[in-house]
Order: sequence, then C-alpha cells, then structure tokens
Amino acid sequence: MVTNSSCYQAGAIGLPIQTASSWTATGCSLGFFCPNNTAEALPEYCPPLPDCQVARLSGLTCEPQGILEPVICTAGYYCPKGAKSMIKCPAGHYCPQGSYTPSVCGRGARCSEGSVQNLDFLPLVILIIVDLLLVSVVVIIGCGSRLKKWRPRQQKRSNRKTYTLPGRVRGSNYQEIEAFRVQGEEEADIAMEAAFAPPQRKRTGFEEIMEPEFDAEQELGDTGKLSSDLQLFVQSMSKCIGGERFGLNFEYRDLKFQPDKNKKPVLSQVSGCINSGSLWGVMGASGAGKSTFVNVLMGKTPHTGGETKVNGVAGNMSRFKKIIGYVPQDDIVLPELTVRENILHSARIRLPYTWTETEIQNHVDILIRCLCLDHVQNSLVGSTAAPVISGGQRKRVSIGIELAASPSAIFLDEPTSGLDATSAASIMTTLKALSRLGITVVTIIHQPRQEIFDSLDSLVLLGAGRMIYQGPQVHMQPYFEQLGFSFPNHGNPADAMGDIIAGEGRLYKPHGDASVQGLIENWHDFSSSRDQGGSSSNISMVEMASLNATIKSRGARWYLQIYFCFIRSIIQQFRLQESFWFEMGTGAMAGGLIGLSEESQKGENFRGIFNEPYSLLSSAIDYTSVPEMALLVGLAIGLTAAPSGVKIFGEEKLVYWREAAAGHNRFAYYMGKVISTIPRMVFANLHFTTVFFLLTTPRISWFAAFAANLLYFYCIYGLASCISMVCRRDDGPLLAVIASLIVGVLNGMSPTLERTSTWHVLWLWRATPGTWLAEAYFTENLQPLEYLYNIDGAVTHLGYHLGKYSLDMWVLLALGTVYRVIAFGGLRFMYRHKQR
Ligand SMILES: Nc1ncnc2c1ncn2[C@@H]1O[C@H](COP(=O)(O)OP(=O)(O)OP(=O)(O)O)[C@@H](O)[C@H]1O
Repeated sequence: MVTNSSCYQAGAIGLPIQTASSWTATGCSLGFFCPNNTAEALPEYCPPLPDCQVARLSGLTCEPQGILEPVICTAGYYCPKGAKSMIKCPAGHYCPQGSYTPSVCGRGARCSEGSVQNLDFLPLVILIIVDLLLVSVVVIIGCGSRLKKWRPRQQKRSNRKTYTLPGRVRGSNYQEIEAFRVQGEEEADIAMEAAFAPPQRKRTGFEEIMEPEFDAEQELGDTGKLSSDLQLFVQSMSKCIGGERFGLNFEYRDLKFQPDKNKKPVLSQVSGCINSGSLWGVMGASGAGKSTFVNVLMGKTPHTGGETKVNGVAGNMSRFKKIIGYVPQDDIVLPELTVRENILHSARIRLPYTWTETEIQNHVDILIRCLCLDHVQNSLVGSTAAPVISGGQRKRVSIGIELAASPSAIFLDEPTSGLDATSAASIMTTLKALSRLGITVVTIIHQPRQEIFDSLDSLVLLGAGRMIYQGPQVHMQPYFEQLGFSFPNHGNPADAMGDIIAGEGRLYKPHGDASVQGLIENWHDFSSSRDQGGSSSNISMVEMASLNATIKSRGARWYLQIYFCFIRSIIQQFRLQESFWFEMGTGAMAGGLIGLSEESQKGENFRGIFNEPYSLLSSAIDYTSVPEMALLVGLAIGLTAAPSGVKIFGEEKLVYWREAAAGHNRFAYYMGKVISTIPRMVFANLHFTTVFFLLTTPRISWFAAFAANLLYFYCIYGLASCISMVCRRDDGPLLAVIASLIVGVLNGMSPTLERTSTWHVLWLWRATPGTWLAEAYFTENLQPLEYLYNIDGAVTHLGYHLGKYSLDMWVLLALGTVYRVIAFGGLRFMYRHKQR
C-alpha cells in the first residue's frame, strides 16, 4: 500500500512521485536498495529539501528524503538484488558507487574491506622488471663491447711484456708461457720464434700501388704481384662483377642540360669520353656546371639533349646506378654507427643477393684494410660537430660505403675539400689506387694543391657549361701555352689554370683573347680536328649481357633489406640511449601528472542520469570527465612521442637520399625505420599507461587503455614523421608537438561532435586520432555503467558512438598508417624533386 506519509515524515516539501513501475519481485533497480519497500509499500520519490537539492546539484548524494525513497548504493558497499541494506565490499574486491556486486581486484592489488577502487600494482611491478631487464641488457651489451675492445689491447700489452724463462726463451705472453710449460722447451721455442718474429706491417694495396716503381698496367695484368689485401679486394670485386673487367667507359656527345625554367642551358655541346683505368679530375669555376656534368653522366639527372653511352651502349643511364658509386661532398654517414657498421650495411644491401654473410664480412674486412681503417673500424664515426674519427677517416668511410658495393665506377664531389694536406694526399692516393684496379674514378676538384693535381691522370675542364679542355693532365699546360698563356715557372700550374678557366686569363696572356668564351671556341676547333682524349672502348654483346646480369644480381632481397635497416635503426637507438630513456621518463612523468589531476575522482569519472524510473534521484551530471581524461592522455602522448618521432625520421633525409640514389630499396628503408620504432613505442607507452592508470584507476581495463594509447603513440609517431618531411630539422620537434596538440584537442569534447556535425565539419574531427581515442575511452568507461545510468543521454549530448571500441582501434591503426604513407610519399616526392 502506497503511503504519502513517507515524504512528510522526512519533512520534504511537495508530493511524492510513485516509482512503482521499477518495483519487481526482487526489489528495486540494480545499483539501488530500497530498505522499507515491499509489494505493498512501493518506492517513492520525494522532492528534496534545500540542503539535499544543493548536494545533488553539486554531484553528491544526500540522505533519502523519505523512507520509501530508493537509495543509491554508496561507494565501498554493494547492494545485491532484493537487498534491504548495503553490504560492505569484501577484501580482495572493490565497489564503486552503485555496485550491485563486488568487482574482483587485480592480482597485484591490495584491496582491503570497503575498497572503492582497484589499485592494481601488478603493471607497476611488470614495468619495474622490464626496466631492470632493459638496464641489464644495456649494461651487458656495454660490457661486452668494452671487453671486445679491451681484449686486443690487453693482448697487445701482454705481448709487450718480457718474461725470463729457462733456456733461450725470452719475451712472451701468458698463453705462450703456458704453452711452453705444457709442450716442453723445444716445442715452446718454436712457438716463441713464431710469436716473436717482428710484426710485419702489411703494406696496403694503395701504398703498394703508389710506390715509384709500381707499374700499374703490368700489375693489374698480373694480380700475383699485388699486395695481399689488394689481391683479395680484386678477387672479391671480380667475383662481384662476374669477370676481371671492372670499369665503365662513358662516352658523351653534344651533351646538353637545360632545365625547363632556364633560358640558357646549364650544360651544352659537351663531348668526349671517360675511360676506366685512370683518375679523372673535373674542374671549373664555381657555377661552371661540374656537378651537373657529373650528375648527368651518372644518370642522376636526365640530360635534355645529346647522347651518352656506357661501354658503347646508349640508353637510360640510371639503370647503372647499382654499379656506380657517388661520394657526396658532405660525408653523409651515420654518426651513431661504427666505421665498420656503416660500410657493412652498404655491403649487405648492395652486394649480390647470392653472397653469404661470411663472404660479405670478408669483403668488408679486406676493404677496411685497403682503406687503412682497420685500426678505427670499431670506433663510432661521430658527427662533424662531435667527431670521433678524423676528417680524413670520415671521408674514407664515405668512400668505403660506396666501394663496399664493388662499383664499376665511382664519382666523388670534392673529396679533399676541408682536409689537411696529409689527409687530402692520402685520399688521392686511395683514389689513384682504385683507378688502377680498373674502376672508373671521376672526381670534382677545386683549386687542388700541387701534389693533388699531379696525382690526377686526366682532366675535364668546364667553363660556362661548355668544354674547355679534356685530356691527360700532363698535356694541359702545353695546350694552354700553345694558346698563348704563359704559366709561372715555379708555381702550381693548377692555380694558373684555375685562374684562366675562371675568366682571369688576362693575368697569363696580356695580349690576345683570354676569355672563357675564347677558350671554349678554341677547344671546339681543336677537338674537331683530333680525337677527343681517347675513345671509349666498347665491349662485346656477351660482355654487355654479363654486365646486365651483374646489375640484376645486385642488391639484397627487399625483405632482407627491411631486416638490415631495422637492425641498423635499433643499433642507432641503442647508441642514442639518452633519448630513449628521456622518452621513457617523459612518458612516466606525463602519466603521473595526468594521473594526479584525475586522482581525486577515485575512478568515478562519469555521472549520468539514473535509468528510469529513478532519473529524478540523479545528481548533477558529469559527461565530460571521460573525454577530458582522453584529451589529457592525447596531449601527454603528443608531448612524449612527437619530438622522438621527428628525431627518428627527420634527421636522416640526406642518408635516405644518398641510399636511394645508390639503389637501396626505399620502401625497405622506411619499413625498417617504422618497425624499429615499435619497441620504443611499446616501452614508452608502458611507462605512461602504468603510472597514469595507477593514479587514475578508470573503469576501462588496463589492456584496453594500453592498446588505445599504443595506437595513439603510433599515430603521433606517424604525424611526426610527416612533419619532419616538410619542415627544417631545427623546427621539426616544435612543429610536431604543436601538430600533436592540435590533433589531441580536436577530440570531440569541446566543441562536442554533436555540435561540429551541425557546423558540417564533423569530418575534420573524425580525421583526427584524438576523437577516436576519446571514443574508445568513452565506450570502455561508460559501458560498464549502462545498468545504472542512461548512457544514451551522454551519447546524444556528445555525439560519440558507443560499443565501437574495435572500430576505434582499427581507425587509429589506419590513421597512423596513413600518416606514414603520406610521410613516405613526401620523402619520395622530395627525392624526385631534389634530383630535378
Ligand atoms: N636543375 C637546375 N635547375 C636550374 N638551374 C640549375 C639546375 N642545376 C644547376 N643549375 C644551375 O647551373 C649552374 C651550374 O651548376 P653546378 O652545380 O653544376 O655548378 P658547379 O660547377 O658544380 O658549381 P660549384 O662548384 O659552385 O658547386 C648553376 O648556376 C646552377 O644554379
């Protein structure tokens, strides 16, 4: 029997409203208990007293306003169906407000009786274990590499020690003394003699070649006379080339390059040929067209007129890019890798796919010895700002990266600029030796010193994009003298020549025409009347077929290239540990700060209108705490991941361009990078989510939050890689952070998605990962409360979809992938644009 007296008994003003329809045989609705109700005394809502009204408007619950009013089960208690009173939450469980059954706490949680939230420490324990493992791995690898370096040093030191032993054995290392003891005096003597034979320093191939008595032609014909390193290198090369003939012969006739926008050609009427077996120098004043000439010859820049032939065969030059090496002026090497690692990566990617790892390692060993880099092979290359090896050694590494691919021709852009005299001479010695191996070596050179100039065999002199001279270096001076120029008796002829071709010829020819234009015309007349510095030696069809087969066989399979790029990137990240640990620290700190701001809510981050018929009992609604939490998560991940994403993708554009031009698989490079960021994202996310979760204790499960956050990390890394493609290196981190803040803020909290749809810009919000992250959080935090609150009201108000967690995850994955595709497309576009 319903009685109105219940309200008056409580002193409330107004008439009671029957909520009888909610009454079932089992009692009142889930999450409530109705202490005084029976089938005869049905639940009633009594208008609240002012104090209670204030409390409800503040989002708090208040005392029941009548004895028949249903009571929401308070936090720390649960109210099973039909219960007449609340039951305290048992130990090992937690009971937020409105619980009808206690929820089991996590395995790592310590939930005492009456707990309101699941404070699970298990993820924190896992995080600590993971960190300890990571630190151990770092320490073990660090010790391992130190030991690797320390052992040979120790070996050397112990070799130097002198021990006095019976008999005539003197001076040994510990092992040898042991050998002496074990094997007996006579046997040990033999061992000692071998051990103490004065160390024969191997002369490198290049030293051997540059000996005055060295007869290159003869020695190349008879490899038996070459030094052992060089012999091995020749063998290795010939295995790669598929024969003894390494070099490419370039022939060009009336070569022209005129960009679309230029009124005048950059290069015109350039004819001649460059044969293998000698060291060529391309010289000319600044802007004379040297780089353009070399780029056209290599096939990097397509010529707009004339004809080029390689080994007598005309066609697209770029098909030879796998067997042509190009050493840029700036040493584009990876500073975090060692000398050996830089060269080895190139060898693994560019040598024939049929080569085994042992063969590749042997090839690299020989090459490193030939380049005199064996003593620094395990040293980091370092950057120009913080060098570890010398400038000359860096240049050798840069050359080694190209030689590792056993190229048939190698082009170098000012390989001696910025080097001291000794290093420059040494580089030229190296190049000369390479040319003697039969490799075609062409180098752009600026104002060479006398000894460098003397080491050149042949010259190509350009002026205003036209040919001024091409032929043997020793014939250059007589040629100009015959034109009326007089060279100083004791100066460097290269200096005088440099002045003449730069338009300062008047200094050396006071009378008559000394202009560049005159020189061009003279050469034109001269070359028309004679053979232009030798003719290109054509090769037979069989040799050409073999060359084509060689080109086809070059390069590791694409999936192996992905693997090699992945490994290289992991090594780089390992060497840049500070940045890794900084990201982990930032993740944990951001998780902690957000967690602290949400901690006071004790996991109660949604309050809606109670399901009918108890809607009148509802306190103030809170629809925005969940999207607000997602917003903070998005911003925190943006701050953590964006700078790292830029650093990983943006600092190596030059390396990418160099490798792409050398025929590396561009997709493999990018994929290797992308995959290598996954462990980093997982660890950073583990730090962020664990700390954030521990303080916030939201209703979303730890795994669901981890997955959503991880995919958001994936999106931010992708976005950062896009940013790094379009902006300057220095601006990258800041712009990436700004972009990640924007996509984080556009998450549908304010303005709501509902509102944006009325503005017809919902698509913009739906195109940002922030919205999908917020929707995932919304779904996972609200769905468990569907029995208690009218969730549809929140859905209608905000515009998120409910129950679409999987879809949200897929969309986040897709968005992150789209960002990467855009970044990769941008990288390719910029590469093409750069080539033009
Ligand atoms: N793709 C291009 N579009 C327009 N102009 C170009 C292009 N390539 C080269 N040039 C112009 O052609 C001229 C020759 O350029 P190039 O780089 O070949 O000269 P260089 O002799 O190598 O000069 P430097 O010694 O200063 O490097 C320059 O004035 C350059 O601006």
